[in-house]
Amino acid sequence: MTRVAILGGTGYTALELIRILLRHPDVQITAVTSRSETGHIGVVHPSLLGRLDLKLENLSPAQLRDRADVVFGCLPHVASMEVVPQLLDVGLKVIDLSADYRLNDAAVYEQWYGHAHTDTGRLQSTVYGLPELFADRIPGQQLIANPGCYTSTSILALAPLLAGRLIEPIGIIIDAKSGVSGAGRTPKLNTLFAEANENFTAYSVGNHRHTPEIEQVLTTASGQKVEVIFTPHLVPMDRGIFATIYATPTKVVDQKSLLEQIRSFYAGKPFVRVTDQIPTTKAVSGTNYCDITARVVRGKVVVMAVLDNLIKGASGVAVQNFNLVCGYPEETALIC
Ligand SMILES: NC(=O)C1=CN([C@@H]2O[C@H](COP(=O)(O)OP(=O)(O)OC[C@H]3O[C@@H](n4cnc5c(N)ncnc54)[C@H](OP(=O)(O)O)[C@@H]3O)[C@@H](O)[C@H]2O)C=CC1
Ligand SMILES: CC(=O)N[C@@H](CCC(=O)OP(=O)(O)O)C(=O)O
Repeated sequence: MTRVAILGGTGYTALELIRILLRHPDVQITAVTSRSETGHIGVVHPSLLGRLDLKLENLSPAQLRDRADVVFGCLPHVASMEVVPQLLDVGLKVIDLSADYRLNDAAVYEQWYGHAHTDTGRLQSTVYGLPELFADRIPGQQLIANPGCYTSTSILALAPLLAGRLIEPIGIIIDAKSGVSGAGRTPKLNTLFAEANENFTAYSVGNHRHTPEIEQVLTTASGQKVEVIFTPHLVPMDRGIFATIYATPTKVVDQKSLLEQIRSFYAGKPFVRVTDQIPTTKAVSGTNYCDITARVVRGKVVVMAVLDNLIKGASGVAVQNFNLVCGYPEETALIC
């Protein structure tokens, strides 16, 4: 049995993690932290009533070490890198859901996040936790950088075609849309009901912080410099991401050869489904699946991918990483 603590327990990703981990036969959730709440977890998250008998607590790294073996960090970026080094120093394993350890260059982090990184020594060595690409590097790691939600959608869609040299690595256009839970539970102006409901808009055009993350991982995975234009949109749905991606083929391709390449790339990977039909966010809602398809339109390649931002885009892949780190079967607790 592995004892697990969750930081940022009042948030959305923490709630989804708890739901998944309650199904895990080898996990005991021993602590859930919060700075703002001290009540029973079932008061903050009523869906957990009768399912987890814990109070939210504000615990120090030493207290967490006494209670847990592995910590899931569900904190915002910047806040995360303030606590992760202390957790590692006391010997805990950490799956960090924030963006703080995903980029391997401190200058790039500062440029896109507007904040100097305070734990630069770990950036080069931390493994990026996208198991479909890096499963062999994850087992036994002490710290895993869990990927972003738009990034997983985009990377999973593009990696097979770049690996097969079927598309040009420069000038890829990623048009992505996210449900509102992607912005977290912490209140913000653009996620108020009257702002988000019946509304649809792009944001962070040309400067969204997932741009360097997508480029870094695809460049590493494909061995060629990748450049993307990434434009996110907020859609009035609770959850789900749909990415429509446009790329220039390197040679004449058809739909059949694109789908064959994506299918063979993900052979044996349990959480990527390559579909003939156009994917939908509803088909993956509440699941750890990423569904992908591709088309050729007027000589361009169009790839479409969907996932649930809170599951495959955050807490589901975090449990996939946890399973690999701890030596449990990768799918444990994730098929439902
Ligand atoms: N939502 C999503 O779809 C995805 C989120 N992520 C990432 O996962 C992490 C958690 O996201 P999510 O659960 O959505 O966020 P939420 O806003 O829902 O929850 C974050 C929690 O962190 C705590 N917190 C907030 N600020 C601080 C701070 N300065 N110091 C310490 N604790 C703080 C809060 O709890 P309290 O006030 O009780 O302490 C809050 O409930 C973020 O880094 C996010 O970017 C990654 C992929 C997808
Ligand atoms: C809809 C929405 O606001 N989405 C978030 C991305 C969520 C995510 O993956 O954030 P991290 O990279 O911090 O983990 C955003 O655009 O900032």
